[in-house]
Amino acid sequence: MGGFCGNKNILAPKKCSGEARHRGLTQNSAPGPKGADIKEFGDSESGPPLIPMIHAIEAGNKPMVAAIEGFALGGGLELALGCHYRIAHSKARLGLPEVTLGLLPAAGGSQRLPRLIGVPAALDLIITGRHVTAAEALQLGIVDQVTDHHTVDAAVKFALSVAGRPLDARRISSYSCPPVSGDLDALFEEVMRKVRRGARGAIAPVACVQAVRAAATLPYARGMERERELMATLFTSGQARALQYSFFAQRAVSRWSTPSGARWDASAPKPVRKVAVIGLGTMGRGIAVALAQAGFPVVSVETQEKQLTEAKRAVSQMLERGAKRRGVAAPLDKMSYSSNIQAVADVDLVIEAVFEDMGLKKKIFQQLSAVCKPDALLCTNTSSLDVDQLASQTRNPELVVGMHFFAPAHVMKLLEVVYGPRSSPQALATAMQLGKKMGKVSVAVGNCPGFVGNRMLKAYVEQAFFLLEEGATPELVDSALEEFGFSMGFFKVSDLSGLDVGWKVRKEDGLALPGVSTGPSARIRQGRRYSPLGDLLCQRGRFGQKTGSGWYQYGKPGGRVATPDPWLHSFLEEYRAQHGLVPRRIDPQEVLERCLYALINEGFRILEDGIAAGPEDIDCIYVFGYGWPHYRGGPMFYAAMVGLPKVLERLEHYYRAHPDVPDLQPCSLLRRLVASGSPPVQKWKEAIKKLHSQL
Ligand SMILES: CC/C=C\C=C\CC(=O)SCCNC(=O)CCNC(=O)[C@H](O)C(C)(C)COP(=O)(O)OP(=O)(O)OC[C@H]1O[C@@H](n2cnc3c(N)ncnc32)[C@H](O)[C@@H]1OP(=O)(O)O
Repeated sequence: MGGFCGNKNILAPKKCSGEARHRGLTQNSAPGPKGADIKEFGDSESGPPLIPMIHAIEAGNKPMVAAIEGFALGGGLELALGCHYRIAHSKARLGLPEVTLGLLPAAGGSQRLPRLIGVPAALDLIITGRHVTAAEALQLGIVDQVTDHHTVDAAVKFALSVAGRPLDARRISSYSCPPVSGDLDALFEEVMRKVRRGARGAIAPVACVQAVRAAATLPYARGMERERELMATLFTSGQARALQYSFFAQRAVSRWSTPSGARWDASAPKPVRKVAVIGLGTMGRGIAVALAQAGFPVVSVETQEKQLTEAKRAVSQMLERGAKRRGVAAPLDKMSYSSNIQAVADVDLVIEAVFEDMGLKKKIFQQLSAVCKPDALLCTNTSSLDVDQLASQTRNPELVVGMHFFAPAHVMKLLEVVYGPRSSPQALATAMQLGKKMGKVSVAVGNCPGFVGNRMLKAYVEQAFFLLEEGATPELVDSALEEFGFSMGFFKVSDLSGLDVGWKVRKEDGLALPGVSTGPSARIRQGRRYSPLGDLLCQRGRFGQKTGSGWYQYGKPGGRVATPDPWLHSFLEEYRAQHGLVPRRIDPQEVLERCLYALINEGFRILEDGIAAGPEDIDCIYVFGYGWPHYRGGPMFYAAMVGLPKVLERLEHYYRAHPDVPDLQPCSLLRRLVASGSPPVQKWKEAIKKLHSQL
């Protein structure tokens, strides 16, 4: 963004520099077009004061015209709002995304935008942080003109044309907010209720509403004071640090590397023009929709005619709904269907999404290897099965990778791209790029049971079961996790996805055994403590919401409202008595520490094994795939915030109390990081490399 005044003096766009800490609100550096340099938010160095500069621009006697090209985000837009006029190129994007970084627009943005475009529209932009196109900005009244030509030339021309006109009516800080239809207090109460519900503990959206309320109810100068006070609380909270870490973590994971030395910048992806999806169950449908929405022609293969007919209808509906939401045409023409696997002969990449059955998947990979072009990439959407075994069924195992989508696949942002020892760097690069084009946060992970996300989850789930055995209820465990920021606790999620899913896996793994026995060995499987509670519920037909009961009761099959179940409480009491378990009072802190530290400990093992390249990879997986609260950065960031010595100490404590639970035994990488002075999370990758080289 550049600014021009009527006498052609240029207000040069400044390179981002300087501090953006709270006290920097009156001492901020000038932001670049993408807003403030997020990396500098923690620095102590100070730069040119932004707020006084914006005030000086606005108070000036010469018309100041902002020429907006590319992005005008955050401080960039706030600067433009200080100008008397704004002209945007038609391809420009504008927004106040501070909330996504745990902040609010604190260089007057929360005070000027509502005065300019009205409270409801400003609330929408400030609370969501969404970017708008130049056309929408014009419609909202944020910009005065949109041009398809050279924006700077247009701004100069415009400035000359308005030179000499009075500017009082162009100074936004002197405006009152346009009146709202209806009661202002009622509007803010309603918005605040919605925001608190959706924010689930995030403080920035709430502060954004409070700041806009100040704009609507206070004179400008007092509104600015309120903006500054609110920003001070945000800046000193850990949430802003977590969200800013997450911003860079998302970008870091796209620069993938593998232990064998393959790297993103040395591996060119293959062109992908057409894709096939095999299997049109829930996952296959979502994947096909996400591909078509990303503009890829997709051939979907489903051998069961009835399923195929149903899937065609469902996929079309999903595409139409999505298109309506986004205001675009439904990409129905991208989809074709077949019941014959021969239909994939001309595609560049296949995503197999049939049932989690190794025998079936192996057969399909043999068929694909025979039918597809020799250089076609063959991907499996398995969530747990061994990608190498599938690769070994094909002519070109180097062209096989896992693409683990999360349900619903057209909605969830996460994609784990699983490489095996034989996957070529090019295959990995191609799947990573495809994921990016589908709008996913794609994370490259090594092949091991459960990959990264589900491998860590196992340790967390196990603790949740053990806590029930020791005296907790599903309600106690869930409320501790929900209080932490998860949208649903483990037991509610389990009821939603179906208890039978995990039961099937445990049966295949030889863990869930028929019949119940008592005595000390009843709860030991494969040499370690095991809780059969989930299996016992399944044996009674309690699969969760779909059967009307699971860890909670739902009134009827398909019911959605979880209520505590007295039957379950008596069942737990009987179970404990049968197994000689004396229930004790468990507090929410223990629930969090046991569930989360066990999961984090497994995260350290994953880093130690080189299955994930760095803590950022694990954190993105948990934030974008497993509902970890975004404002807590992810499990590894959280561990660093809690302090590695404390995590280690608590794990040691719980392992002493439960020596039959290996997941609670602190991992050697955690010990070594603590011994090396607990470096900040951004330095772990380096530290791990160094520790590995010392072995
Ligand atoms: C001095 C304080 C005064 C006022 C305070 C104002 C508050 C703010 O301004 S807060 C910042 C508001 N701005 C943003 O939130 C924008 C963040 N950036 C983005 O959303 C995107 O980068 C994008 C602008 C939409 C462009 O997206 P894309 O084209 O996909 O590029 P990226 O890969 O995201 O980015 C390229 C490269 O730039 C780095 N980067 C982008 N924005 C910033 C930023 N604001 N600060 C620091 N670095 C930024 C990004 O990390 C990438 O770098 P890599 O090294 O390649 O990772």
